Amino acid sequence: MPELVFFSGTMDCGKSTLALQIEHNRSARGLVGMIFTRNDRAGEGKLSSRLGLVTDAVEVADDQDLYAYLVDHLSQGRRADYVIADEAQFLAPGQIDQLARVVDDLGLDVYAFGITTDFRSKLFPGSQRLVELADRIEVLQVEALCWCGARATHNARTIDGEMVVEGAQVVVGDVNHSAGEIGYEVLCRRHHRRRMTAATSGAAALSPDVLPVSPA
Ligand SMILES: Nc1ncnc2c1ncn2[C@@H]1O[C@H](COP(=O)(O)OP(=O)(O)O)[C@@H](O)[C@H]1O
Ligand SMILES: Cc1cn([C@H]2C[C@H](O)[C@@H](COP(=O)(O)O)O2)c(=O)[nH]c1=O
Repeated sequence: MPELVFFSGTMDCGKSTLALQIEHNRSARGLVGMIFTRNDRAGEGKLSSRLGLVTDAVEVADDQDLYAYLVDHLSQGRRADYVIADEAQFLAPGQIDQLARVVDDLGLDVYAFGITTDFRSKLFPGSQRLVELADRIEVLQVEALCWCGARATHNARTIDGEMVVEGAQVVVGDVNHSAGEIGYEVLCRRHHRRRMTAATSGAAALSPDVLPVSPA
């Protein structure tokens, strides 16, 4: 049975890398993927991983109908055996419904990759719809870590290392960024709630906020 799968996690946990691996393994067996993305850091029409891999992708526009796009593509005699949608948090809820229809009516697997919550720990509308509609939600195995050593579950937006809580929901950026730029840092819930980033905590080894890294 074809599926809509939502691979979710924090920023920097390997979602785009996994998307590229899925694409690589399927293309090695002669399958052809339709790859959608939106607002990738590498630029328009790109799906990129921090490991340095990048591939071309279809840049999704605001009001683009993804189901109609695939029907049109297939009706022209072109192939698509499965679909990858990276940065799926930036898709509109209606576009997630269209991806579900691709699974149900066209019989294609759809693999969507994205962060679930924004810098205020609120669901992105596209991610909310994925949670509502996905056949399966997969949390990535390689966990990103908070500065304290705990599993990172939240995305913080920072300016000069300080966590900010006001601003637009969508601001493209990275965990590696220059001074003065808007950046991001992944944190555990405890430190996201306390607005304690690596910089503001001083990442002090003896701080009571440093958790032991447990093997489990
Ligand atoms: N120099 C490196 N050596 C090994 N692994 C790295 C390196 N740089 C990044 N990574 C891995 O890549 C992951 C980020 O991958 P990426 O696919 O770009 O993440 P996401 O799409 O979830 O933001 C990091 O969590 C880390 O596991
Ligand atoms: C938390 C948060 C993130 N973003 C942006 C920042 C990046 O451009 C992407 C996430 O990309 P990644 O491949 O998962 O690292 O989302 C945003 O616009 N708003 C936010 O609140």
